[in-house]
Amino acid sequence: MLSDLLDAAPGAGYHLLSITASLLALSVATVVIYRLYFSPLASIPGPQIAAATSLFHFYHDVIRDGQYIWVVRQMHEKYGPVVRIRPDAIHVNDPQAIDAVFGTVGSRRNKAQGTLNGYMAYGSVLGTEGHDLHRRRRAALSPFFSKQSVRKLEGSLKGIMRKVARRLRERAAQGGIVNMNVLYASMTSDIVTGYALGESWGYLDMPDLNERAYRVISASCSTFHLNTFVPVLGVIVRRFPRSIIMRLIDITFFEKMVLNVSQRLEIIRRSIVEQGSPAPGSAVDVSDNIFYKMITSDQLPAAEKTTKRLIDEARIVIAAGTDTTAQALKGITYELLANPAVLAKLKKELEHAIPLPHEGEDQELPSVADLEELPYLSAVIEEGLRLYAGFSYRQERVSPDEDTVIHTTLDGKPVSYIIPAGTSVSMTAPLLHRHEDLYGPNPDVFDPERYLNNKQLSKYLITFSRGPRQCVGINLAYAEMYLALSTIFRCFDLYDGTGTQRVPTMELYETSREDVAMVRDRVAPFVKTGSLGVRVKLRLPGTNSE
Ligand code: HEM
Repeated sequence: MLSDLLDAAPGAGYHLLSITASLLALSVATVVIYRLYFSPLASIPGPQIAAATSLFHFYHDVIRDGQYIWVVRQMHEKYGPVVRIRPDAIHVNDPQAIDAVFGTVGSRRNKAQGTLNGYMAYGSVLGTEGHDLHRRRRAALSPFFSKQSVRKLEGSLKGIMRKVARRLRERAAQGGIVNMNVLYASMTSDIVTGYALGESWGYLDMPDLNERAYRVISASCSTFHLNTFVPVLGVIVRRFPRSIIMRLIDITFFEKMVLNVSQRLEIIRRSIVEQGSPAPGSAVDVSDNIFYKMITSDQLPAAEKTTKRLIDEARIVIAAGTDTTAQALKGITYELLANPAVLAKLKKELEHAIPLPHEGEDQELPSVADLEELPYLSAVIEEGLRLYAGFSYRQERVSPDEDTVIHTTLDGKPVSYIIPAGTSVSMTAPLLHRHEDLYGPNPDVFDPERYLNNKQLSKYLITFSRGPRQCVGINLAYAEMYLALSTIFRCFDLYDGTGTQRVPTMELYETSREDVAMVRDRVAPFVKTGSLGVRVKLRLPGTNSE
């Protein structure tokens, strides 16, 4: 039909094309005009390009690889604490607005679809869009991470800490170098896999601490932004035959992760059917882990216990519980070794609180509750969580029923913004945590005294987010940090260059601030390309030679 028409009227093809192009241009212009002048968000300040099209965000996060965070920072400098960063999204950078954005007890908060596409784990509590389903899923998961549950884990956490100390001493005996990024990721991975699946992946036992897994996890973050815009790509890749995927990328780690998770879930299920008898292949008590308890829990309906959903849940618990805590620990380790006065003060406190082990004995750590009473260690951890928040992407929340009202100040005058229900409103930890109202003119300086001098400061941290979608693993993360830092820094002194110290020592090895300073956001903060991580050189007394 169309070809008949085109044959009958020479030049009609050109006309048709130009009509189509004009219609397209008209509809784009209509959408842009609506967004700029008639949208309910039209009165929120911000650059017109960001209000007109999401391509602006796409360009800075996908093409320029995780740079939108810095563009958003510039928008705040120019337009104030509340800015429109996309046609459909608002960003807030005012510590006084934390509760308004994230909600408090009883508030309802959904998540924005784009972010969920980035996670690619719609069955997990982290990847759940709607408030009500999220509440149900979270209610089944959160008891395992309560303070009480984490306290019960302390025995096995301390066991892992002893292993960390042993690994460091072994390397020290060889005058060796340790990549602390890798060490901490192995530690957190062993903890979370052991707890979630009843069988630790045992990275700390591997000679190289499974450094490759760490590199693959980091590399996997690079698809986050593209997924938020084009989720279908991730879905297609997931459906490729395994043989093709294996040829395309180094997927071994994820293979292992998903396979291991699904095999463990199968073992757990089988043991439940066999009413508690140990399933073949399970070396440990299969009932002593989160997923056994979730499958047998009456909190969740059968539809929520399918292997597919539980794989998503396990994948997120493991991923969220690994790199995040490791990021904070490696940042703190760098700062302590780069700031001898801070380390000296911390060591003084630790030496007072923790007796030295006798020759050949492992160090006996106090309980986490006792460590939490140490003011300087606590301040070091808070300051580390401020500067090295492991989740660097915007924390987007959507209030489904009520408008979000932000009371703030602009050019010294009070001003309020009413953001309609259903809009994505977000805050970003690396930006909020450097707000000069709270942290003064030098917010990048690591200074634990901030928290000693101002006890209120902790309430402005959003490292673990806030409100109903706050991190479920916060108590575990704190316990890991208290135990790891006291294990390592009670034992090791800063190397003073004399070769005469009578205790094990560590010093930064070919590591500078560039190895911890965030330059891009890929949902986790990334440092300059080519960085080899925070590396330390370890020595034992008597082996202090170069
Ligand atoms: C320093 C360490 C950690 C940091 C900085 C951190 C940060 C966060 C943040 C910011 C969120 C909200 C993400 C969003 O807005 O979409 C979150 C959620 C979550 N985190 Fe963590 N996390 C840490 C440790 C852990 C640990 C140890 C676990 C578990 C073993 C964990 C499990 C989760 C889960 C399951 C969620 C989803 C909660 C929900 O949606 O209800 N995290 N975390």
